[in-house]
Amino acid sequence: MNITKALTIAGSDSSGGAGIQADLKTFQELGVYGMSALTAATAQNTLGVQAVFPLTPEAVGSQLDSIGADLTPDAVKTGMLYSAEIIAVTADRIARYGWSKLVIDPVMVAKGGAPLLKPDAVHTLIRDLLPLARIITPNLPEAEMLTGMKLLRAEDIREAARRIHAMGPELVIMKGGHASGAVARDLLYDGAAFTAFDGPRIHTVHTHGTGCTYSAAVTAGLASGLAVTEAVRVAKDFIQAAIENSLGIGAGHGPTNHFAYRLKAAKIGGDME
Ligand SMILES: Nc1ncnc2c1ncn2[C@@H]1O[C@H](COP(=O)(O)OP(=O)(O)O)[C@@H](O)[C@H]1O
Ligand SMILES: Cc1ncc(COP(=O)(O)OP(=O)(O)O)c(N)n1
Repeated sequence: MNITKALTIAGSDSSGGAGIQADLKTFQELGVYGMSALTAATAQNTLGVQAVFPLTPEAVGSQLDSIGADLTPDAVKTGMLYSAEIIAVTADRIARYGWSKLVIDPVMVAKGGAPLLKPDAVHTLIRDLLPLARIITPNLPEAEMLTGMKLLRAEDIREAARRIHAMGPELVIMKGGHASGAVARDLLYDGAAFTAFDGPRIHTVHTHGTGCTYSAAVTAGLASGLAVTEAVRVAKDFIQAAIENSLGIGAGHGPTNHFAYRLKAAKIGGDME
């Protein structure tokens, strides 16, 4: 049997909706064997982030060495990396082991406002990690941090995509969750053309972990050998189903529903009733 494997290098979310937990659930739902290297433990729930406990760079490097010595991931994603030192060791190992199908979710701030990346680490992220990326998936505030631009109009978003592309990633996906309007539009830029991926915007507070889940689904698609546009289409369908059928747990911003895509597919296939 040929097992497709994906690795996430990210923080733990104790509430299970974002971070490494969201990534592993998404990999599993899409039929991909999930592996993880932990960068930090967060004490977190649907009300916010109460504490962050970063691991040492040595602990992160050691986990990546264990995976590199034995298991070859078909694709890799990064999420919360927290510090310049963790970014540096992550970039070093990604280059050393030749993990070329790399999706970077440049996690900076949780939706509740808690910092998940130290401000002085943005420069290291741009210098060391972005040149290694196949795909980067910034949300609009992250794209503003990376470019120093204010993204007010559609043309600003396209210009930011061009500038982020010039930092090294082969492809940029500007996620539209933080915009307004009836359509949640994600814009893929390949250095020449833009492709829009649209879905109806759902009016809900239960969007905790949407970016992690979406980038994990893109990573699972790449690991499985899908073409980029097909991987992005699957990821958009996955996150749309996950938001539309959110679980409604917790008193604040609840998690999305990682089962929903599979259940929908099964229902379409006629197996559910
Ligand atoms: N309310 C919503 N309705 C539909 N899609 C959404 C909504 N919020 C986010 N998305 C989608 O979820 C994915 C993650 O986007 P976003 O929320 O911007 O990322 P992040 O969690 O990193 O801030 C994107 O595909 C985006 O279009
Ligand atoms: C441990 C951890 N990693 C990443 C995030 C951010 O998740 P994201 O999907 O970008 O969106 P929100 O959770 O902020 O809605 C996190 N919260 N925790």
